[in-house]
Order: sequence, then structure tokens, then C-alpha cells
Amino acid sequence: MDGVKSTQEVSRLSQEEVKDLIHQSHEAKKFSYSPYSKFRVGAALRTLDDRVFLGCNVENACYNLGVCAERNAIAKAVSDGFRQFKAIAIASDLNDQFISPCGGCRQFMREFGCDWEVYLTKSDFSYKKMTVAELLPDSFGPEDLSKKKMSNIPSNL
Ligand SMILES: O=c1ccn([C@H]2C[C@H](O)[C@@H](CO)O2)c(=O)[nH]1
Ligand SMILES: [Zn+2]
Repeated sequence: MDGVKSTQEVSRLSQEEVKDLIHQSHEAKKFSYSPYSKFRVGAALRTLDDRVFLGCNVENACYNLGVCAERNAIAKAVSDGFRQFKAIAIASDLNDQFISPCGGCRQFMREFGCDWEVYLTKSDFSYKKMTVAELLPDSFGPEDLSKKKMSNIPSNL
């Protein structure tokens, strides 16, 4: 096809890129500020144009203000003007199960599309690949706020 790649092809990572993203998520974990849970999490987010943003969980003495690693990585990218993502890798110290993102982070990922990759890892860097859609089926997203889809909208809105 004359070297022209479809969006689908362009957005997939090579094995080497997957390994690298996973490695970076484990590096990001080292900055985790988690004195309360002692549960370190790191995330590495790769944009469509191949930049990588890192995040870690940041807890707080006011417990409920803590922020997850995934959300921090996404917020960093969006704050720098990047909203299109290929993949995110998530790392914890769990060695017997893959880290599983919380519901809030799944929704946060979904805001920027359903069809991108999430690499859930173990401490030995092994991984399970999922998509945002698989992690959050039948999700609610920005498209659902379209007024065209609504009926009986009160006139005072
Ligand atoms: O996928 C996850 C799961 C948990 N945490 C954080 C939140 C909290 O700081 C600690 C324990 O839940 O781990 C994340 O950052 N990402
Ligand atoms: Zn979370």
C-alpha cells in the first residue's frame, strides 16, 4: 500500500516499544509517594506521536485526596497539549497478579477513546494486554453528551 499505514497500524506498538513502555512504568513507580498504603504504582503513557508521560500515585494525609498513577500520567499529557494516546503501561509491586486500574482511572482513560491499549503488569515485568473498551464496557463518554441524542430537554437549561 505504498507505505501508507492506516491509523490502526500506526497506533500499534512493536514488541520492543511495549517492553520499553513497561520498563518506564516500573521506573515511574520509584517516585511513588505512598506513605499510607505503601502500595507503589507507576504509569507510562505513550501518545500517538510517541512521546511518553510518566505518573506515579501521590497520596495525602487527607486520604481521599490521593491521586492514582494513571490519572497523573494522563493529566500531565493533557496539560502539555497531548490528547491522543496509543498505550499506557501500569506497574505495581504485585508479583502474583496484574495491577488492575480503579474504576475512576478506567473512566479517565475512556475520556480519550476506547480503542487504545492498556498493559497491566506484574513486578517481574510480565504483562496482560487489554483495551480501554475491555476494561470499561458499555461506557459513558463525551459523545454521549451530544444534545442530538436527548429528548425532552427542559427549556431552562
Ligand atoms: O491502578 C492503580 C491502583 C491503585 N493505585 C494507588 C491508589 C493508592 O495510592 C494506592 C492504593 O490503592 O495505589 C494506583 O495509583 N493505580
Ligand atoms: Zn485509579
